[in-house]
Amino acid sequence: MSFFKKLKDRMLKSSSKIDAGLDAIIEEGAEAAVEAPEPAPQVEAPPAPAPKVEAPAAPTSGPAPAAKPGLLGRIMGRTAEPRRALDDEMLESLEELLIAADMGVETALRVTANMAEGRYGRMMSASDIKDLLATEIARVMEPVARPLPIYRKTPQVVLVVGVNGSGKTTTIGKLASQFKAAGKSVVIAAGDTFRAAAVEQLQVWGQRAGVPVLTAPEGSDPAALAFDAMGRAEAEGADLLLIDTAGRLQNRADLMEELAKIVRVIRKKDPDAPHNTLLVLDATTGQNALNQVEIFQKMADVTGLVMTKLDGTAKGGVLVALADRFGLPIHAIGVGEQIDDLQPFDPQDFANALVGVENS
Ligand SMILES: Nc1nc2c(ncn2[C@@H]2O[C@H](COP(=O)(O)OP(=O)(O)OP(=O)(O)O)[C@@H](O)[C@H]2O)c(=O)[nH]1
Repeated sequence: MSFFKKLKDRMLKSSSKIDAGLDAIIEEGAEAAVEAPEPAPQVEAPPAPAPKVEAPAAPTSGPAPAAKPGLLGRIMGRTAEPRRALDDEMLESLEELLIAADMGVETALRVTANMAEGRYGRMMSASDIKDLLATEIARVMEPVARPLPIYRKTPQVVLVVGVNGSGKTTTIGKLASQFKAAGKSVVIAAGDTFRAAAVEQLQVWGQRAGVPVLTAPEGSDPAALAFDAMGRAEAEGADLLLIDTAGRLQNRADLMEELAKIVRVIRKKDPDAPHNTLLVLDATTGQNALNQVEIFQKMADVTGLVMTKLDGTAKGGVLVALADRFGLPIHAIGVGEQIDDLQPFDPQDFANALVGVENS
């Protein structure tokens, strides 16, 4: 199965919400009879004038409802789709739909304003609007779609932060497996020393990937473990050291101190470390993900994001808000619990999956 297909299937809750919402917006406002589409400019201008189609014979059993394309209309494609003008009322409905899809007010306003630019008053079908929305979302996401950079200097230290349950452990496991499969040598440090379950889970991933997982006794100092892990990674000539950390936001001062201490000690071995600080966010938390970015940016020098659990949530729109508000690179997205369910972030695929548009 192609990744787009998988992404689209998995993001069904997000896409069906926006998809159905857009259909409803057009249907509510559509007035024109479908058999005689007006020659208004299209979103994408066709290369040549469309061939003229003979109007079908009028049905004898009364008029068809104006907003529903007839059978022939459906066979003939888009020209028979109901349309409505892109006016203030429609823009307002679009804003509401995007806000409901967790895009946030600011981003929803920006996206709809961009959609209207140069198109205000045009007649739009649901397909036109979906294509346009996907294009505008992809435009917002394009600058942030950047894979985790891999540096020549080794070991490259990647500190992984995020609240408990966001998917840090799983993401580290997936990254380790994928890097190992790509021929890189990897060491993992199980830095959440307070959560035995997290350590065990990392050990399982480590075994699966054939990657050593360094652990420390429960409750011991994560900074000491990180220091040892640095030593081990250097001694083994490892390419990457992935450090898991605790995510207890309940005691923010302690967590901040813990993270700062980890950074201090690994800098004794490499003043440039950590080379990346990945913040792992859970898509199902919706708008709360924005608060988490703010909080973790204060605690650590976040260099990039991984958004997990995009499968099975209707809150995928939050990723657009994140890109718009913070501009932090989105390195990967998680769409399931298996190794290959962590994928590079592709803005157009994501936008299409979010809106419910097929990839062309
Ligand atoms: N559906 C889905 N589940 C995921 C994804 N990523 C992680 N999970 C699940 O989310 C749960 C929490 O993931 P963890 O990796 O344990 O999260 P954590 O941030 O390490 O949390 P702690 O172990 O509590 O510190 C687990 O059941 C994972 O299997 C994803 O992309 N999709």
